[in-house]
Amino acid sequence: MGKFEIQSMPVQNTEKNLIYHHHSTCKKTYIDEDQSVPLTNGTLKQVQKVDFTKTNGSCECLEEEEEETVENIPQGMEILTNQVAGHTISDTGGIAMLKKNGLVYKPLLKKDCAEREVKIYEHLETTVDRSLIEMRQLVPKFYGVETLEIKEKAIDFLVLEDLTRDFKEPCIMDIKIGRRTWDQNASYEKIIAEEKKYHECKRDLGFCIPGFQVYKITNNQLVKYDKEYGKKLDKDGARDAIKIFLNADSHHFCRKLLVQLLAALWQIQHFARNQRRLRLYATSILLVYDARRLREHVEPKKLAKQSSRPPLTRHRSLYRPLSLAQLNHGCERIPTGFSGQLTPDGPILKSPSNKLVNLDWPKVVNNNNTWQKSIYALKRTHSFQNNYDKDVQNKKQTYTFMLNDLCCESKTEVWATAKLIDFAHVYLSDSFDVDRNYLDGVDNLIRIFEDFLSETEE
Ligand SMILES: Nc1ncnc2c1ncn2[C@@H]1O[C@H](COP(=O)(O)OP(=O)(O)OP(=O)(O)O)[C@@H](O)[C@H]1O
Ligand SMILES: O=P(O)(O)O[C@@H]1[C@H](O)[C@H](O)[C@@H](OP(=O)(O)O)[C@H](OP(=O)(O)O)[C@H]1O
Repeated sequence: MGKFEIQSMPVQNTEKNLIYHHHSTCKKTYIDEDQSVPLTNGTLKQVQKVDFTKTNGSCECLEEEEEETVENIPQGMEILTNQVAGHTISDTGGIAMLKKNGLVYKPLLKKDCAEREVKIYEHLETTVDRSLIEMRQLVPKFYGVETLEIKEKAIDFLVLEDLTRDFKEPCIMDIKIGRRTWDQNASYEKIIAEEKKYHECKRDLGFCIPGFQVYKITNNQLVKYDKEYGKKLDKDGARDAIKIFLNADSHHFCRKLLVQLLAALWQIQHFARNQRRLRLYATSILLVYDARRLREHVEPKKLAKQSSRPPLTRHRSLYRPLSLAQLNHGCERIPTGFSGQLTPDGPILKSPSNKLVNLDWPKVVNNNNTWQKSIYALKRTHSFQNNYDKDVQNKKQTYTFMLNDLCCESKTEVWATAKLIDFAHVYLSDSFDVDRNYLDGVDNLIRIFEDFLSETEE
């Protein structure tokens, strides 16, 4: 199913060399840009051309040209081509996730799932429970349910804020949380089916990765990894997949990126440790960041040296229940409140009176010091003499991006975050216990990110 899954994914690719990865063949599927067709009008032209030389001939099941139509997409709407996981058009008989004006539209096709999910979003709006009020900040903004006419049928859609709406090159990873991904009303068949999927990853980490996409900063390629890829991952594989997602397979970890994602994940962890009202089965954390912004922070100069210091070792999460107000406070460029220093006792948060801390690694130049700046520029000119063309090329690219950003309405300072999505199997609980199934997965995910962050320590 994995390889066909790829074939049937909606593809609207404006990038060169879109690549799909799937693990049923354990090979890359390279798709020629010319073969993908714009799909905003609702017509899906399935990708058919595969370069078998690059896949070692392993994609034996890929089909010849085939067309599938997603009919009657309402005026002004587009298929959500950035969907990385979840039900696909082939699962739903042609009804896709859609987007319009910074909003995403998720079709509510299964009655029970739909009722539960809508109920959660509605409940969050009116709740007086402290931890659920906290949860409200951790989910996409909810814009109600809208009925659209698709294939002459009235279909209800959940309308949510598009978490990637401001991103030029959206990198998105769907992480499904929990060892147990079936709810108390699941049939025997459903339990068996769920238990078989993503088995090792769920068993060892308490989460799994049903899909992700990444814009590689090395070559601007969009690479997609589907659920069949995710199903083959064990705990080391999952860690490597996250590295790939962070563009850290080809570059050193970007501290700014990690800090932003961790700031959001720590808030989720705080919520998961405190909430007693919900049983969160099969929900996802959606990690998102803009590769365009990542590029600004991984300049070649800064990649030249890696810390020789061994990473900090520890056995539990570095998170301490510090006040979220503190975590959110501050006037630094990335408003996470993180000071930039990680110690075995936890992340150090800065007090509002502290000076601005540049989270870049290594710290090359103090921007306020003109003299130092000139020295830096001189050194740069000298040391980059042999790389002059590359340097100019990089500068050009930077300026193009800057221009793009200037033309964009608002350049938000936070270009990476994590949010909770997919509440189709969430129930209100009477037991008032911590949801260990959920918290364990969150803790393990955070531990991986904290390990990555400690690798960036000097
Ligand atoms: N608010 C959002 N902003 C941007 N993308 C989103 C948003 N919500 C969902 N998506 C995209 O759609 C995908 C599927 O979403 P979701 O998990 O809610 O669907 P689903 O069909 O219920 O999934 P599943 O089959 O796992 O139950 C996500 O992986 C993500 O790529
Ligand atoms: O990762 P996969 O292989 O896509 O597995 C699917 C995933 O677990 C979905 O969350 C689930 O939808 P629900 O949330 O609706 O249960 C779907 O069940 P389904 O096959 O019953 O639709 C599964 O097939």
